[in-house]
Amino acid sequence: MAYDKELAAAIKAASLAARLCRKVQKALLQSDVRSKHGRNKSPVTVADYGSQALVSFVLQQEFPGEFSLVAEEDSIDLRKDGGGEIVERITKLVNESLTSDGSYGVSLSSEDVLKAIDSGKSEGGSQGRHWVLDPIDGTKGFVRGDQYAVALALLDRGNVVLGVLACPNLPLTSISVAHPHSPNNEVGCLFFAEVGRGTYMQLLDGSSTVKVQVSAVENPEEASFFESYESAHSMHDLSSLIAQKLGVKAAPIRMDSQVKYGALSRGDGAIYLRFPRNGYREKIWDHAAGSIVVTGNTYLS
Ligand SMILES: Nc1ncnc2c1ncn2[C@@H]1O[C@H](COP(=O)(O)O)[C@@H](OP(=O)(O)O)[C@H]1O
Ligand SMILES: [Mg+2]
Ligand SMILES: [Mg+2]
Ligand SMILES: [Mg+2]
Repeated sequence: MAYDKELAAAIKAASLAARLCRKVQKALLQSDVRSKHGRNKSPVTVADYGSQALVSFVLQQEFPGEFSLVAEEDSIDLRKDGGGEIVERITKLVNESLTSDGSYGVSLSSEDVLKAIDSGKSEGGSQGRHWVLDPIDGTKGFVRGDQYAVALALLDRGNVVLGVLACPNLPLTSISVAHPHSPNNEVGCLFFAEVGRGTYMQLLDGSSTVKVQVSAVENPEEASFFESYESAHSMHDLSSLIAQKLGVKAAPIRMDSQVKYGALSRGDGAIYLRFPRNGYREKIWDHAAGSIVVTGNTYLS
């Protein structure tokens, strides 16, 4: 189909990035967490930067010459005084990931890594093709040791045509309301969807691919719903009011990041409610990959 090469590259890039994130989350040090510049400070870690550098590098290797990437992070804070040590840590992480993969046979300098991060500055738009990346969606969840996703999508003439969601902490089997983090459940899933081809889930190592389906539940009384873990991102009181009016009986399942879209795509729940607070403007990287993962089966014959 039309985007096979792009899909394969996106899965490769997101899987590599997810491995880097896993490693960092395991060894998370408080000093790896920085506050972003600007008024609305949000956390950012070496893994957000490392993931963005890796995905950007892999995509540029696979598609030299025709590259546009709209991504969340930039190198402004890293280039400030005192950023050198953290850049070195990111560079080391990126090179370790590239070495473990073995495909490219290169070692990046710190400047290469900063440039790779900054190649995500495209404005996107409704013409041509643009990659859309959230290198770690749910950084607050990542720092807490909870859910997060590497979210990568491709826009073609303004439409999302493929999406990959790597979810390193999502259990392979359904998250139920009663056991959202069942300790015996193996974790680490990757969802992918290509327009016209449906949505699939596999393990992070690329094995055990299965087609997934959204929930068939139509009666709100039998439905459960997802919302942000963070009440600053979505008004919990409003969603519970709406859920109540819809007749939903189940308690909300609160999870960080686009992992919610992955869980929805395989029918773990039936509804996702999100009510950002006044004045917040949603970013395309927070929804592009997740949206096609959920709707991937919609137009199949
Ligand atoms: N005030 C706010 N309202 C809504 N979303 C917000 C927000 N502040 C941050 N976010 C976004 O919410 C994303 C996480 O989604 P969720 O709420 O589903 O866990 C964050 O992605 P990052 O973690 O990539 O920055 C961030 O972009
Ligand atoms: Mg962020
Ligand atoms: Mg995000
Ligand atoms: Mg992010």
